[in-house]
Amino acid sequence: MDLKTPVLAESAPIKKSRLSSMHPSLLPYSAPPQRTLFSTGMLLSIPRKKIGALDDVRAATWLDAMKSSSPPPKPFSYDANSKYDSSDGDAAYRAWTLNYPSALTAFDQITHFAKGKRIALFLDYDGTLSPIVDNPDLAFMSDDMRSAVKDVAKLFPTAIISGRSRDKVYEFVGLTELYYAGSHGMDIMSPAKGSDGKEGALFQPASEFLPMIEEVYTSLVETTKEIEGATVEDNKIGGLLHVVSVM
Ligand SMILES: O=P(O)(O)OC[C@H]1O[C@H](O[C@H]2O[C@H](CO)[C@@H](O)[C@H](O)[C@H]2O)[C@H](O)[C@@H](O)[C@@H]1O
Repeated sequence: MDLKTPVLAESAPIKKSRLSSMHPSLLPYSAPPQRTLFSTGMLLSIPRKKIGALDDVRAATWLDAMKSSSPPPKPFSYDANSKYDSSDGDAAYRAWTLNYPSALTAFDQITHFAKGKRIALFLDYDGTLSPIVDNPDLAFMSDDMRSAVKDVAKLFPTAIISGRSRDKVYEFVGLTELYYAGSHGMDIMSPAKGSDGKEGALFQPASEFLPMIEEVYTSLVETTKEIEGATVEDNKIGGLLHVVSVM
């Protein structure tokens, strides 16, 4: 695959009832029995080096940092008669918001902390810049929102981070002056340089895994064809991560 080709995302829905019969290589990660991340057979063996790379990620406090800066899962009860008590989740969420207040309720506090600091703005796309809609292909942002993002990007470096493919987010937003991080940060592009709109610099930390991803993806497409109602869009890294995490 050409590294200039965007690394693509989107999830492929898979019926849970079908999961038990899926190839082990497509099931959620668990400690590898031997020296492989995925089991042998249909797909491929991953040498110890790759497992080491994942261990490095865990050991390097990235995951802890990401977890601590993300809101705690908030339990929801959909059943009015349920005995489930969500107060623990509410308390955890309230405690978390003390460290990570909403800009809407703590604007003065945030401007105070921001004094003398360089500021960058990181935005989500779905549900933040666009409304949540049933069809992900129709999650358009409004012209007003586009104009607001354009204005703020004149003041601060501004990035959009998404689980979607970088291409898809760019297609929706269309502003060349932003950073775009698609596929959960695996495919990052800096703002286009110059007035010709030439593509900005790319940072694709997973590029060394592309041959392996390509191979797994091909198998994924084949497997998904057998699953009722499932579709695989033109995606690679994000699609793979989504399917693994959905299961
Ligand atoms: O990483 P994010 O930018 O937060 O992306 C999360 C997912 O966003 C999209 O799905 C969500 O928005 C859709 C359109 O409104 C909605 O139909 C879906 O229910 C939401 O989950 C996108 O389609 C996913 O690939 C992203 O993972």
